[in-house]
Amino acid sequence: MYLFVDVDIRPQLALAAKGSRKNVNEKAVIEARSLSKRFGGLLAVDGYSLTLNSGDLVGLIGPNGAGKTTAFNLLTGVLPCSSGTIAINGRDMTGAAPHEMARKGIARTFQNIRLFDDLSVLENVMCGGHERYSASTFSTLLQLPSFWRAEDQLRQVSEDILERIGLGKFAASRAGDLSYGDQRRVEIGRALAGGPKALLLDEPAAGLNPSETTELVSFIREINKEFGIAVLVVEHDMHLVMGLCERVQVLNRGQLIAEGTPKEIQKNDAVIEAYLGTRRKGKAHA
Ligand SMILES: Nc1ncnc2c1ncn2[C@@H]1O[C@H](COP(=O)(O)OP(=O)(O)OP(=O)(O)O)[C@@H](O)[C@H]1O
Repeated sequence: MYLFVDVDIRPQLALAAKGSRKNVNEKAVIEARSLSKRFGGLLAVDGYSLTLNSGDLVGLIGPNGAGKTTAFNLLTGVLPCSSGTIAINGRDMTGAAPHEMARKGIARTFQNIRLFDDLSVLENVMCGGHERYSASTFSTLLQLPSFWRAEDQLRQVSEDILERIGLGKFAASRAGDLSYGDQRRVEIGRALAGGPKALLLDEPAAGLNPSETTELVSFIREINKEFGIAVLVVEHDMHLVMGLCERVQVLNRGQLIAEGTPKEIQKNDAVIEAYLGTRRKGKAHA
């Protein structure tokens, strides 16, 4: 009988126990254990685990098709896992939807920048904080004082974020008029407005030129240190990850083949083999 149960509904069943603190690491912002994802006959992610503590700066790399995006989507609730568990701050969130993960403090950015081009930079950042600074539906509909108080608070927080990320001068500018690099910062600023505990960045350097990429590296490092937010970066650009992250995970064919400091990863045989095939000469690159 059990054999006929679709593998993807088990996390939904596990939701019944959502909120339970049994057997979970309460220190970790994200504690993912043995996550797997099956697409038909393909095991795209096979037993992936991650412990992301407050203040961590972790990179997830791997060759094409290794399962990075799938793992990222499992962590953010975009895809349900076929097996495994995910806890956020000690609470079991296995099977939770993206908005529930966001409510628990998991913010993400997308490979393709998704800003509202015709809104101002400030309005875009404010969009990220509406869940956090919102009045009741009743107050909002009637535009009661509590609605305006929440709106003012959100505006102040968003202005403060823009100052702290060096974009204060663009607050009133149309978002679509900014350079690609600055738009990427606005996107991260918008994620910060939700007051996240962890920020998951999906290929943040995609589409950036080398100087924008260099600036982005310093920017992510500042966000991590200044806001004390745990950061996970999924990235094709291995040089970016090696220069930015304190800890690096490497996926290959869905499996975690290595985890360690950039130095350890660079000389790891399994990693070199995964990137270069059987040849072990030269430098690994994404
Ligand atoms: N929705 C899907 N349905 C079927 N197969 C999928 C689906 N999404 C991903 N895959 C497959 O799962 C495997 C892992 O894909 P994934 O996109 O996670 O890898 P990746 O490491 O992010 O790759 P890349 O670096 O090329 O973006 C690939 O073989 C891919 O074809």
